[in-house]
Amino acid sequence: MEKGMIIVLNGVSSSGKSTLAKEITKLLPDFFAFSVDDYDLVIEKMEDREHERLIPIETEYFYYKNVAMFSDRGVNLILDQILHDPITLQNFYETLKSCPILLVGVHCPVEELKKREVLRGDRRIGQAISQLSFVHKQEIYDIEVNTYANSMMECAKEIVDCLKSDTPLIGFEKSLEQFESLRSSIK
Ligand SMILES: Nc1ncnc2c1ncn2[C@@H]1O[C@H](COP(=O)(O)OP(=O)(O)OP(=O)(O)O)[C@@H](O)[C@H]1O
Repeated sequence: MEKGMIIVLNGVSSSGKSTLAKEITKLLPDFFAFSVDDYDLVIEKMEDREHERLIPIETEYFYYKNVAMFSDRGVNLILDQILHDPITLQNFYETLKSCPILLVGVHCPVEELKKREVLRGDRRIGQAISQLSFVHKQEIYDIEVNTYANSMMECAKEIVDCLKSDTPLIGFEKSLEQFESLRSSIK
């Protein structure tokens, strides 16, 4: 069976990933949006966070295993997530190594991130800016979009055009090589 394609939207909080994922499904109805935030709601229900009764394994570990399971059965996904620390990166690369991936960088200017954060009211103020110190620093993308300069539909079209073009998808492989060489230089 052919593996399902995975479109990975990587960007800081409020950059517009969830909104963009929904927009892409309008153009690609055989793709399903699978957000790490939604997956974390399942984990949250299992835990008792108030009393710190927690599953002692990071959520992303289980999330990427689930993603690989969908892809193995031919289901196409759009991931809305943040590659925000070395452990997440390790889980991401190790688990999805054998899946077809389109790696997308989702960008938004700092001033707009600040505005969106205030308007939505459900994120810590300053969260997006603090994530910028790590996010996008080590990835090599197949395509990058700007959700401020362009409308969501324009961004979605750019991504779909890239997916449908003959250009080989090398973002994940190149990013993985970079990640591994960084890791071996630290050891
Ligand atoms: N192009 C846009 N212009 C203005 N506001 C936008 C735009 N895209 C998204 N927003 C708003 O910004 C907020 C964050 O959008 P969204 O949830 O898509 O971001 P996200 O990157 O998935 O964030 P998080 O990682 O925190 O879940 C929402 O309130 C959304 O309505």
